[in-house]
Amino acid sequence: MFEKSTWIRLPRNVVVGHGVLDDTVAAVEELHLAGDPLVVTSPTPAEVAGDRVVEAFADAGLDPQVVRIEEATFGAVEDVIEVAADGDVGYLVGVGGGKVIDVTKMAAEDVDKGFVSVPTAASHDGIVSARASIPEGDTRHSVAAEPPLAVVADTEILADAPWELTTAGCADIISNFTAVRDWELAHRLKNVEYHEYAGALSRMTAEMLVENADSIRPELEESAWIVTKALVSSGVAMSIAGSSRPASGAEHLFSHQLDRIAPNPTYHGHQVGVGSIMTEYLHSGPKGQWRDIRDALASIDAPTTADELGLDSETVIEALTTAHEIRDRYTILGDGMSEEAAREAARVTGVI
Ligand SMILES: NC(=O)C1=CN([C@@H]2O[C@H](COP(=O)(O)OP(=O)(O)OC[C@H]3O[C@@H](n4cnc5c(N)ncnc54)[C@H](O)[C@@H]3O)[C@@H](O)[C@H]2O)C=CC1
Ligand SMILES: O=C(CO)COP(=O)(O)O
Ligand SMILES: [Zn+2]
Repeated sequence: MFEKSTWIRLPRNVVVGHGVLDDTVAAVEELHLAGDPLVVTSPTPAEVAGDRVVEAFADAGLDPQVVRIEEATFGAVEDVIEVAADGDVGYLVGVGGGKVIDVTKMAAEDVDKGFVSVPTAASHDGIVSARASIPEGDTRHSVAAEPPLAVVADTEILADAPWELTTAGCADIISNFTAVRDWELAHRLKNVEYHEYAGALSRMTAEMLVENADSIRPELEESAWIVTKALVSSGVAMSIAGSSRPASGAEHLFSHQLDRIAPNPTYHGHQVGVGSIMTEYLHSGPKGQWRDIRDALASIDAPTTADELGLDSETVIEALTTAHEIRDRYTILGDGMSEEAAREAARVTGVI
């Protein structure tokens, strides 16, 4: 008897465009949610968008509450849950970067209330996904979280954000090439469940972004539009898969490890991009497609070397040789790289 079942949880309203922040209240009203909003934000995103969103809810006759967070930690999630559990709070609105959005969707899942995603940077593909990524001690959890009921992505605000945030979003998408390779490998070697549609969508999203690289330029609002569409598409791939597998492989483990050990970790997207150059080398060898990944990253101004990430060689080697320990996710790193092999991979690809 056929007994499989699956839930694919996707947003109902995805609103992308110039000035759409002003449509936030309308996008929420259309969902017929009861109660008042809880707006979760952080200092800079509050200035560029959060305060305006709070004001718009108040003008609409609602009584919005606000929680400001600084980091994506379980402590921050608890702080949001405490306020979100209030009976008057009907739904949560995350206004900010990837960390704010992850904390908000995790808190929303916990209190079983709706979540609305208002990104202020096109820097990561968690805008739409039903996953949250939270570090804890030596590990990093990729947990199921409340997917957004609505996404409001104002390209005017996204284009105005520092250019590095947009190139980080591009690199997060380019890393899908190696994430899908790792997923296929884990399927072949460990019988990990693989979803053809999610894998194909994730890869196609990266291909289309690379094809459009010429149109991704600073201060060009169209760039924010192209990148946001790719981030939405990649998030949908994660929702179809019910896991972050389509968008997170060994290159992400490398970045998560850098977040733990590097003296000054930098943007998530930039770190996974450099990781992707090296893990592509591990997949396809010195004559393989790692140059294509490097060139794609370079074409949109994303870092391709340890230097450009502000890292020394030894931190790169340590992250590469210990990345497999961060979570139970089978990738090309297998049960770990030797120091010599890590040095060779980083050297041949020009990362160090
Ligand atoms: N849940 C998921 O599926 C995914 C989660 N992530 C997570 O997202 C996080 C990375 O997201 P990021 O946005 O790179 O980090 P982030 O949330 O730390 O934001 C980076 C910086 O940009 C600032 N910022 C945001 N909007 C701005 C604006 N308009 N103007 C000026 N500054 C602005 C923030 O205040 C912050 O200082 C990581 O924790 C990563 O693990 C990343 C991809 C997918
Ligand atoms: O960053 C992600 C996809 O781009 C997902 O994060 P995890 O690696 O924590 O699942
Ligand atoms: Zn990512």
